[in-house]
Amino acid sequence: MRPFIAPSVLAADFANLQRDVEMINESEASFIHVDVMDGVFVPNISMGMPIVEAIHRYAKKPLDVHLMIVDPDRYLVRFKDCGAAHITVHYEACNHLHRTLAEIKRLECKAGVALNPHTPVEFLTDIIQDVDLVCIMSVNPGFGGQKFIEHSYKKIERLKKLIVETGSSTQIEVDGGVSLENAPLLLQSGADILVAGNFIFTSKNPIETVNKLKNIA
Ligand SMILES: O=C(CO)[C@H](O)[C@H](O)COP(=O)(O)O
Repeated sequence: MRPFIAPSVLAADFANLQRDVEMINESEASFIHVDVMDGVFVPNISMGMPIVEAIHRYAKKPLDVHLMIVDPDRYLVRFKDCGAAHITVHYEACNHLHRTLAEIKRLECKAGVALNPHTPVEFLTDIIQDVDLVCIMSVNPGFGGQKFIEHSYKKIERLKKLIVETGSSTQIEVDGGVSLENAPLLLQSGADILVAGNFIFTSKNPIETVNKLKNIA
């Protein structure tokens, strides 16, 4: 199966965001990945609702919104209203993950859970059937352009096993340091969705780079 590609606009040119969103529209990308950082959960501040809403205005692909924020429950409705199709919260940021996922689904969004590199996939054992997508962070969240953590392959394999064993339809997303070099092994390990920021936006021809990732198999 060909992977779903989700270019991360964190690496886009924010002064030319419309141009970069339209570039993604023209590519074979499936989603537009939007990283929201609050400066508390992660040591960086990226963008908030007005930018997400502006991206949505030009996007022809569903928005895959990754909330790197504490207490995400406070903002789920707001991000839905800004155009999110997927809302991913961090396992480490939720006190009542089951309730948070139910609320995301009530809003008719796909419900995602992201795991920091130190969080074992086994922590999702009792909730995996309620999760539409698990985002394996293959870098420490907060910044684009970091080095891929090699241990991520093993985590993806263990997560895939958990999904198969429980008969869940959960998709596996990988986020951080993804490139044409590690994509084949990521797919072989069980990944369904590849998020890539710098690898796409710093390439000479971003549309071609998205399409190469898409057709890697
Ligand atoms: O979630 C993120 C950072 O927290 C970014 O989506 C991720 O790092 C992608 O950027 P790059 O491909 O440049 O590593």
